[in-house]
Amino acid sequence: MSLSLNEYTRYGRQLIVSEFGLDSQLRLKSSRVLVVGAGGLGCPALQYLVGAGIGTIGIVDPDTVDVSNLHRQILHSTETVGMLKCESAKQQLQKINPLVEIVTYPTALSTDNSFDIFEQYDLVLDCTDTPATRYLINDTAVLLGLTVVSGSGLKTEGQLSILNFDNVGPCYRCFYPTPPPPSSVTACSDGGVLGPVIGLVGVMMSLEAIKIISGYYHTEGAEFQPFLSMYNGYNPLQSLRTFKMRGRSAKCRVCNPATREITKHVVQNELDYAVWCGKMEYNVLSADERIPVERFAELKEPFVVDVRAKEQFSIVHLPNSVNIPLNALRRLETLEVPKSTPVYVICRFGNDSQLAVKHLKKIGYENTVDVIGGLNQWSQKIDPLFPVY
Ligand SMILES: Nc1ncnc2c1ncn2[C@@H]1O[C@H](COP(=O)(O)OP(=O)(O)OP(=O)(O)O)[C@@H](O)[C@H]1O
Repeated sequence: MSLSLNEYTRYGRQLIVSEFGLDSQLRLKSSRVLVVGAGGLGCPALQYLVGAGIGTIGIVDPDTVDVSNLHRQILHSTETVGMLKCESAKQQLQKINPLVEIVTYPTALSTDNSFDIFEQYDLVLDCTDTPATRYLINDTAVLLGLTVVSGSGLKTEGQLSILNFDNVGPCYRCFYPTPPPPSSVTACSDGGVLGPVIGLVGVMMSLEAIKIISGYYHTEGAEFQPFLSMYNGYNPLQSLRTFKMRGRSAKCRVCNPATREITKHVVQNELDYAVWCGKMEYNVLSADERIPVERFAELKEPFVVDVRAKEQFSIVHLPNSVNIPLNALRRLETLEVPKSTPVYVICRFGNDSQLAVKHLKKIGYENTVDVIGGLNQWSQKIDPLFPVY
């Protein structure tokens, strides 16, 4: 394989970097990289991978662009709101570098398709945001011998690591053999995230991908060591701390052949990752413990407990509502009103409010109901000017 004159010009500034050079560029050109998730991590990672001249890039994402994505998902734009993210990303990426072949998969990665898709690539970037997908990506990649560059971010912090490096490094299950409790997992849509923070992690992921593909970790003095980098952008010193991690777990259920229980057959036929990672216990109330938003709107001065985070409450809330975030509420033995008071619990989508009702009933507030669909329904059916956070 060689480079065309156009490619020499296009990649000239990186070709002359002594640590990189022509050989690395040719390796990028002949490589196939899969990016799962074209969101906050995937967009910046894709932008730099395409700019750098990866031969073929696959993008998996079933989602469409939402206006609330645009502060961080930099390949999408106001004009592409509503479009499939992988198509919106492809459109922008081809403008950056038409020499890269881009293959899109507008579908959720699942146990039905993960092997068929992964088999066509040399390296995977995990740019998704749920534990269930992280385990699926890990298991599929390990069983196919693929390295995974893994990133995550929330609020002002981000993390980066490389999993199953060269099929000998530790995998996600070596570090996290069991998933975290669902109640401890916060999504960007709940906890928020600063665009540049997640963007930085995505950019770092693209650099790691370039280092892996170009063979950097096989050069003398640069032998791969498992690591976890933790970035915190919101402190005076912009800290990036990198910890060396231990190697493969002797008990790993997927990457250690001696203790392997998870095979391709198990992934495809026996595992339900969403169930294993624990769906939240929603839909836990009976019909008489819930109230439709239209009936709630007719009440005169109800006592309303809003269980969203205080940051969300401080942006916008219903008049007369008091804020007790769900985690704080779950520690309470009583409210500052008599136990006979009718209590109406509201949240953003009507999920956390159900868990709050369960707790309030347990501590003696029998007349407690949740507002079905929460503030989202309030905005859709009662007050269209009410923004939902
Ligand atoms: N199983 C999956 N297969 C493919 N893509 C996935 C899968 N799970 C998540 N994703 C994608 O990963 C991306 C993660 O992006 P990001 O964390 O920035 O959040 P988001 O889902 O776009 O937005 P928000 O959390 O604000 O609603 C999303 O585009 C999402 O659709």
